[in-house]
Amino acid sequence: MNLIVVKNEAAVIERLKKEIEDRAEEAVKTRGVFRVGLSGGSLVNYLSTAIQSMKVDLSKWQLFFCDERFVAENDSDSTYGVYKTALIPKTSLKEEQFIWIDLSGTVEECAHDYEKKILKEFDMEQAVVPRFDLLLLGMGPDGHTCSLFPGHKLLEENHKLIAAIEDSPKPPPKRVTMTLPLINNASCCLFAMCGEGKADMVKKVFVDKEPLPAGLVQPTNGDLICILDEAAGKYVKQ
Ligand SMILES: O=C1O[C@H](COP(=O)(O)O)[C@@H](O)[C@H](O)[C@H]1O
Repeated sequence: MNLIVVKNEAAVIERLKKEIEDRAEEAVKTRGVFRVGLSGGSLVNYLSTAIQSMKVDLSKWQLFFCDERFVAENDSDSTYGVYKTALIPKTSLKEEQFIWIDLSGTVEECAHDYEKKILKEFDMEQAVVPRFDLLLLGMGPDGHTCSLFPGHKLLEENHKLIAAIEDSPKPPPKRVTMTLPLINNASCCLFAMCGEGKADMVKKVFVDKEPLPAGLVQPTNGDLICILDEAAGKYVKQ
């Protein structure tokens, strides 16, 4: 694992930008498309800032969601809704490039439908696990990542790539999330975190290696990168 501590949030964003640029360039050069999974929370701001000065061909990007809350798009909790207002207008990205989650059925139906959409975009049959070029991840103060929460049975899911959760301890309770088999098949899983509020959990997960959800992100054949500012990384020995 590559644990990187930089001075402050601006430096985290700069480092994040460089990592994304390199991986996007490589993916586009080899496959003509860059497939990236987005998280909600603080990541939206980091990416929206970083993307504005990136030297990349955004038309070759396909953007997926690592998780989504089961709320209307105009609800402030909607991850797609937030990206639509905070990211799209600042870039040349088009809405069609986002593989958004159709929330019109039950949360179970939504998860199933999103899994089918992902397999279709990767041109894959069921039972084959797609390989994202990059998953941009955050971590909550309880060690959750995506919508995978400590002690939840979804951590043991080994069949579905996308699952529904109806009892998220963090509101809103209903969500759709990537599961560990899909996450851990990515070429790169990248956490970006800032602020002292993350420091204790960063220590537990990435230094002491407690088996909390974010610590179960261990790409089987890919890179794991964690970019922290000095406050979030205060217990990390460099
Ligand atoms: O609920 C969620 O929280 C995590 C962490 O968010 P942050 O604001 O602490 O960065 C986020 O990664 C996930 O996508 C989201 O649904």
